[in-house]
Amino acid sequence: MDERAKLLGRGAFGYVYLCTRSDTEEMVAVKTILEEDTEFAEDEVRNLKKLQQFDPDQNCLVRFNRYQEIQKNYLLEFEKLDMNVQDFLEQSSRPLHLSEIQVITQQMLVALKALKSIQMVHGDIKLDNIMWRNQQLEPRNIKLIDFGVAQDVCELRCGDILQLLPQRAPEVLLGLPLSEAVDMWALGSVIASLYINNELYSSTCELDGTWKLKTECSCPTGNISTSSTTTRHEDTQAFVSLLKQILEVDPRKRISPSEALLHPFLTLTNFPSDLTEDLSDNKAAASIKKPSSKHLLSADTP
Ligand SMILES: Nc1ncnc2c1ncn2[C@@H]1O[C@H](COP(=O)(O)OP(=O)(O)OP(=O)(O)O)[C@@H](O)[C@H]1O
Repeated sequence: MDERAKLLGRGAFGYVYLCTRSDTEEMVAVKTILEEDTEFAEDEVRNLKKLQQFDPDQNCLVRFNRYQEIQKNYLLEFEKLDMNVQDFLEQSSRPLHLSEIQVITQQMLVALKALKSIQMVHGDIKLDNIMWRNQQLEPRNIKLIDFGVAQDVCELRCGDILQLLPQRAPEVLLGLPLSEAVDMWALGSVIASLYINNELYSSTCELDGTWKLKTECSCPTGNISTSSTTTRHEDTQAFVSLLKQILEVDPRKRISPSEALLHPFLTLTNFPSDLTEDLSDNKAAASIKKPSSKHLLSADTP
């Protein structure tokens, strides 16, 4: 690989570089995983090979081309994507519209449906792992990346620790049996945070945070609001209705990706909230690094 290759991103396990294939001249993203993390690289390759049975574009999954092992260092080649949602929020300094959240939700449900069909758990659904292929030109084309900690459901054991704390499902926290439903919880946490533009909680107590997440999203009227004076439109109500079914504490009752794809929120074409939302007023709430509890709760939250 060219030593001057541009760095596209970095994570706990690897650096991702922009490279040009010598045979096709195609720009690709190459994730390098060094020797000390060989085990993770092997797991990721194993998972990515399983996913090659899917059409990556139809299933909202990053396209994995091939890999190379050089003295226990791994190079994994992917289609080049554009920007992850976390970086977009930081760079654009504006909250996402509900219509944009709808697209992300829909695309990620398609990806989770594919994973569920082969009993695979992603285990690390978060804003950094959701990427646009081309944010400007193809805002509706979104892909799930990073299968480094993905596992088959049958490999999961009670007490396994998966997911970062803000996205961690209650059954993980409680050491209960685990299933693909943990990814649905994580997606719920992600889209809720996009809506309120905050981490849902900043508690250091795991269960306290999960309790807050649940209560904030399950108040009887579904009154998550960005402002106490905001009129709640049908689109907001539909969003909250779906969110409540995703953030169902009991994983056996939690909505599945296929069921969620049929939810009315995903068929909406009009978004009055997008038009009436005063985004400039919301800018204060847009700082995703500075949670503000006033944007989490409505007055009638229990
Ligand atoms: N195909 C791609 N095209 C462009 N950029 C990418 C691509 N894949 C990953 N990236 C960038 O690199 C970052 C890290 O990638 P990835 O999540 O695969 O690494 P990781 O080491 O497994 O990360 P983590 O710390 O989340 O486990 C991503 O958040 C993204 O910004």
